[in-house]
Amino acid sequence: MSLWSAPAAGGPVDAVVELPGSKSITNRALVLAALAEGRSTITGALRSRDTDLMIGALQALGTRIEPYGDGSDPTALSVVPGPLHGGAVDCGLAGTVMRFVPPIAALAEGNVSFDGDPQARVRPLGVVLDALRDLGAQVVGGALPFTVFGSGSLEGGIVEIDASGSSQFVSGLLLSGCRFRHGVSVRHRGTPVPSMPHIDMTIAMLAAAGVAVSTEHSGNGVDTWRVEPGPVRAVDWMVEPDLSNATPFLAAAAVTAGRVTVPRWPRTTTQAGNAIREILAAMDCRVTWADDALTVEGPERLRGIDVDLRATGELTPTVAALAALAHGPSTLTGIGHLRGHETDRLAALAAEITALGGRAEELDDGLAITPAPLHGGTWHSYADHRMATAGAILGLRVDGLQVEDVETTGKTMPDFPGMWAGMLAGSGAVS
Ligand SMILES: O=C(O)C1=C[C@@H](OP(=O)(O)O)[C@@H](O)[C@H](O)C1
Ligand SMILES: C=C(OP(=O)(O)O)C(=O)O
Repeated sequence: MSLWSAPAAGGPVDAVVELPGSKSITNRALVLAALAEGRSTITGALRSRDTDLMIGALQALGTRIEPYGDGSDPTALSVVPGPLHGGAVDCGLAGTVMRFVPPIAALAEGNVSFDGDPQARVRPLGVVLDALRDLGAQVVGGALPFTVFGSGSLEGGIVEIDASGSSQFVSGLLLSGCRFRHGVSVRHRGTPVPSMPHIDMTIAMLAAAGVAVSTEHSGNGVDTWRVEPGPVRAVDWMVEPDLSNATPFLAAAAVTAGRVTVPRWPRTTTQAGNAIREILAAMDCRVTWADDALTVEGPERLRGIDVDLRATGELTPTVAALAALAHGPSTLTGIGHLRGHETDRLAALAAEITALGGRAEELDDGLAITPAPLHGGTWHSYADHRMATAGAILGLRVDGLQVEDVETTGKTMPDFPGMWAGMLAGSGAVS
């Protein structure tokens, strides 16, 4: 396994960092384009492992996806839907592929087999497959690998699920729901659904494609989303920069009393990563938004934070790294579902911070982190892109930290080590 010497910041980081497109927006745009009435285009698409897996999955089912324009820009895509047929889908470790594509497979004519990375086989998926069975699909298996025996159409209707394990269970059913014969009503019963902004993103993108979703939140643990049957409009999608992937770079400013600017930060967005603004401000960073760019300036002493990350769990590895370098303890809660992410992120963060001499304790639904002097060592990534970027943040302040398998960042970023080096160039970094 490769080891990457995480560069230490010799002084305050001062940089402008351009981020590639959002994974969540790109993969929703691809799905909606594959289900649409005609050709869509996607501009600013993320090209990374997760999005290339989505492209591969949709191509395997009959969608034509190719470069748009003169072909020189891999982030400009043309998507032409075709009749959906059987095929083989590699999900890799992508939650969006394993949860969003099975409902499409149920609409295909033919058998669609799914598999993925070894770690993907233990990610929660049964809820989606059971829901599809309840809606009339024939599915064999309860986790990866499994097969959907598509018959060309799906009855749809009302389905009750427990989506407390992942918002993607809901998003996946809603994205394809209008193509089911009776549409779909997804009723969640259980503890609160995590990552609600991601469901808002699904609803907003469906609306942009002419598909209305009505919602009902009863307040007693029951939420219902309804999509009527009907067509998906073709759209020219413009993808925002990935705000969750921006967070390690903004954290670099926070932990070095530096300054990092991210251009093209949207004024309004459904991306969960937007929450980093409030989190960093609460940790005493100066956060300003001007001329479409977000700038974070780090304080001399970063303040610890007590924060509920249920809606924005994706940010946990970044926030945990910040907390380990702060002054004063932090508690991160509402994130029990992170045990089903790329790895068990609560266990992984607690183990790795502790191994460097820090104090991090797993809670039922989160982490308690008390800053302590950290020493160098190997930071294990567990095939988790956000574990690797959390290690890079710590490495800015901890000499001799080596991140194992930094290549895993390719899940959602094409060249994280290059971008990190670019940020540090001119900031006195030493590796
Ligand atoms: O729909 C999406 O694009 C995502 C939803 C969230 O999943 P969970 O609800 O499983 O946390 C998020 O963490 C993931 O990175 C992307
Ligand atoms: C949880 C994540 O990914 P996935 O889409 O694979 O669930 C993530 O990117 O933090």
